[in-house]
Amino acid sequence: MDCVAVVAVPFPAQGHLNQLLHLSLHLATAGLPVHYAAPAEHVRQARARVHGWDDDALRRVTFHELAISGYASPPPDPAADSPFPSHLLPLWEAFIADAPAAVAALIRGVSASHRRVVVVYDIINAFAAEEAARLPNGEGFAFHCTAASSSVGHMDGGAQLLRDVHGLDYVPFHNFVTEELAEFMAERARVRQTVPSSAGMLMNTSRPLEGEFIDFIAGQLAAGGKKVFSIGPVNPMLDVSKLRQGTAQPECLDWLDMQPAASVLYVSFGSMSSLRAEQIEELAMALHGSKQRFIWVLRDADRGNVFADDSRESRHAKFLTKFTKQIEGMGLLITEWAPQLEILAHPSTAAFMSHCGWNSTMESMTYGKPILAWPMHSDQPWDAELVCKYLKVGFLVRPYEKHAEVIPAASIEQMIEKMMVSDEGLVVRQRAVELGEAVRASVAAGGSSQKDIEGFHCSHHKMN
Ligand SMILES: O=c1ccn([C@@H]2O[C@H](COP(=O)(O)OP(=O)(O)O[C@H]3O[C@H](CO)[C@@H](O)[C@H](O)[C@H]3O)[C@@H](O)[C@H]2O)c(=O)[nH]1
Repeated sequence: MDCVAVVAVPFPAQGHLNQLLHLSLHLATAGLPVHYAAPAEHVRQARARVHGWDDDALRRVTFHELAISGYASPPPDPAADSPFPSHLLPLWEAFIADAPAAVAALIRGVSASHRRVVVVYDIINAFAAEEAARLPNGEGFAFHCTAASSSVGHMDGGAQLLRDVHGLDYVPFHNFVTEELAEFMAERARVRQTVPSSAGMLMNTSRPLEGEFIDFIAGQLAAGGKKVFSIGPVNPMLDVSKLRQGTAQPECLDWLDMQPAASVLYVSFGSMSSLRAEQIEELAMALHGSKQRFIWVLRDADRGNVFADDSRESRHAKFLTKFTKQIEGMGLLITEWAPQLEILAHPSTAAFMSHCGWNSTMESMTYGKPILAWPMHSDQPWDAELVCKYLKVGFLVRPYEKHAEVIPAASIEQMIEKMMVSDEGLVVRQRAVELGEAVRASVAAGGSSQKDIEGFHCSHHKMN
């Protein structure tokens, strides 16, 4: 009988699938048997889009396809009143209804052939903690996919720490999603059960970014006998000079190779946001007008099933042709999935205009790139606050409160210039470089995140 096995149960959305896949790959390459379980199309999506790992690492993880009912997978509506991607709810409803039985069967099987089973589940998936708690030889760890500080605000004394001690503008997450989503989280996903049912929490954050907030959460959870491990960034540490040696690389990386050091602005809004047509026009004018080099990833939010047949021409196709002609080598417009990790790790990249999803934020901090923050929904307004006001490695392009307005090209251009050419921008860029060094050191030998991942590992080996 094998000793300890890990079962990872992500939530089906790119920003969540991605983090638990990175963690699974770290644990599997360290020698643990790791199982990763998601609906079939989400297993395929996570594998197809992962960056920074080779096929050999992927072969070490055992993938399981969870059977869930069919669900509607409509395209997003960029003109909707709320910027929250409500078109994903049919998938999430189907997942939360059907995944519990499929996960229960999987972990019972793993439990029968191992001394212990550790279920690491997305913090939204309270059901996985409950299933793990039913095993005679298992336990569940909640995986916290967002900033530690994003959870501090709703803990006892947390809002005071953020507001009174640090002068940060803490507004609960519910203000930045739809009522429908808030109800889904509370009633069907039952996220309030997630920590009480767990043995503790793993957080994708790092002490140089959020040390005091990590301590705050650890203190609160210790009172209930729960352990906290802060193990981020889970994204791999890339050395672009050694990547893809001798192999073909995407065109945008060839282009980056030809640009001067720290001269390119990278622009992307993650996998769950869509810009209105008028906003796309203004952003294009700003990028063109700023005379700065740039890579802009122009995509709409994912559908529930990213492989669903979509025979309609992308609404960005015509724009791609027109704009590419206009910019004549000063920039690149990408409408496909872009190799974001490699772009951020590249020495030609200077800064990131981002919606501040937590993956993008951590990836940018990892590689010492400051952020022009343009939060769209969910935890992103908080991440923008953390980056701009607490860490002081970014400027706010537009506060969430203005989400219904089209931000004119002139205001965007002003912010681009502030970051790319002003003295104030230089200070922020330098601070981001230093923070990046500290973040990378936290996952190197002897670093705080490295010690926590070893602590997590050892706490289970001792149970044999
Ligand atoms: O062309 C692309 C577009 C995105 N990415 C990657 O996709 C991920 C996107 O994740 P994130 O930046 O967190 O944005 P979202 O996709 O919007 O993530 C959702 O999930 C996050 C984690 O819970 C939350 O913080 C966000 O608010 C929520 O919208 C990142 O790893 C990017 O590197 C690419 O590699 N290429």
